[in-house]
Amino acid sequence: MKKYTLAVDIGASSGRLILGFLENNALQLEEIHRFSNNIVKKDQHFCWDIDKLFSEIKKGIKKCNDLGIKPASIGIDTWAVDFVLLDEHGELVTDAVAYRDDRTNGVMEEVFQKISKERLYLETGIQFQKFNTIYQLYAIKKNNPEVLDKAKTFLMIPDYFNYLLTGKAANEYTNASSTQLLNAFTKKWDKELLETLGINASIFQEIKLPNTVLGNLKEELVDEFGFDMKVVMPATHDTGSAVIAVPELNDTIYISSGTWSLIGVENRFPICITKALDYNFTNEGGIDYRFRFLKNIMGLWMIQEVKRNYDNRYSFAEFVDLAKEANDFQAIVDVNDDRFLKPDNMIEEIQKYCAETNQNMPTTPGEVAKCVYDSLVASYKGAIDEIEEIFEKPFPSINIIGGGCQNEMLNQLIADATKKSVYAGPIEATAIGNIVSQLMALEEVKDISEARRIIKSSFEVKQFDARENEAVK
Ligand SMILES: Nc1ncnc2c1ncn2[C@@H]1O[C@H](COP(=O)(O)OP(=O)(O)OP(=O)(O)O)[C@@H](O)[C@H]1O
Ligand SMILES: C[C@H](O)[C@H](O)[C@@H](O)C(=O)CO
Ligand SMILES: [Mg+2]
Repeated sequence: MKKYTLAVDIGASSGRLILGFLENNALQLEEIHRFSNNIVKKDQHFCWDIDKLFSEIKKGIKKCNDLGIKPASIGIDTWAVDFVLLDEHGELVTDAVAYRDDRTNGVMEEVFQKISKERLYLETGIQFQKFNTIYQLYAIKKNNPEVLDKAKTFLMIPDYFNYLLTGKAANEYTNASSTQLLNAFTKKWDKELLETLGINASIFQEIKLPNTVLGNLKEELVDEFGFDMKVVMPATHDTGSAVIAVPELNDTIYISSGTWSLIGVENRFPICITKALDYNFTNEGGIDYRFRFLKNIMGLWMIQEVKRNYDNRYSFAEFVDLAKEANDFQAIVDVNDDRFLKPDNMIEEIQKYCAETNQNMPTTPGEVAKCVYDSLVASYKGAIDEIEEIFEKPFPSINIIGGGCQNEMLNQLIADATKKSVYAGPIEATAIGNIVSQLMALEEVKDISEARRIIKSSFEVKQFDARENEAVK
């Protein structure tokens, strides 16, 4: 009898519900539901449409029942750092404000007046992104203290969906680590840090490890769906689940390629040394208390915005073809410049940057796309050089996972620039990591080693090697 698990993977640009089951010791996937996700303006802030997202989750669950499939479990993962606050009645006291909102502008620097950047990194090991949860909460404390006064429960986005499904409030470890409020060594909420910031530690919930069964569905949802299932907490930070699904991790660098490009390695301990701080690497929590030593690179968000600026006239695949036709165009932007985090018009922002740096101006869709891809490659190469400097050794290969691994031009450019073997796949790595976490929680798969063996034998990986005489950027 097939035991189905249902992964809900919601990224910053799209969400999907994917059934996973073992058959002949291979992992099979069946996509049940896919939907778009995007930021909406609400009360002068950029927010996620959290009600729409939960309705899409319910729609996908009902599709399973329509197919005669009753999954044994469900697991939800999403992007990091963002959260909601609930009052004493379990009602929302905040919108799900998005990390790209400008409410945290300048807040990181204010926090450094309370605790030094060095001390904060030594304790948490988390990269300095101005939108980290710590700065979002500090902004609320500063601008809307009454909201924090009413708050009784802090839930990150996947935690909130789990609460809606089960009525249980808990914070999952991998996503909690992205807040920059979790101590990298105790793996607990850093109460001393919270006290320093004047944030009430009691709103934070018990930290649950990934592969934990949180509970079953609330009765009214069993009636609504027509069946019950266990609600498992996988690595609820999407990149935490994605890294579980990297087919080969020995001496390989991964790039989780989607809205963001998360480039890094899996490590057994946090690296909080000055060089890691200076290069702004992070030590996000992983499965089995491993660490995701990585850094955020602006990612394919840039081409998503370019696509939107062209009124979605071109598909992602067409942008790749157009970029190939613009092969002679050369201009590089610093993709990690804050100006690209949420510009009004990405194309114009790229053009302004090129003008300011006396470079060729991209004017056609192909030239803009080529500039984005070349600029991402340059940033990847820089990050890889930094990783090899910190680890004092070369990494011979790169494994690209996520939707971006379908961009074969980008894969080839990365191989050319780094002179390393590039392995592309699996595309739905996040959902796969989510599924194997559920299978481990259900004791269908013994441990992460067995999970990775199954993943490696179940999914195709394409190899790209450097072409001779290609310029190393
Ligand atoms: N056929 C394709 N050819 C080239 N690139 C593609 C193709 N399909 C998707 N992509 C790239 O994959 C990206 C989306 O990746 P993915 O679906 O992993 O992101 P996500 O899960 O929605 O977001 P997040 O990174 O927040 O998880 C798109 O922005 C696009 O650039
Ligand atoms: C906002 C975060 O940096 C982002 O979610 C990143 O952690 C990620 O995982 C993107 O999928
Ligand atoms: Mg994703």
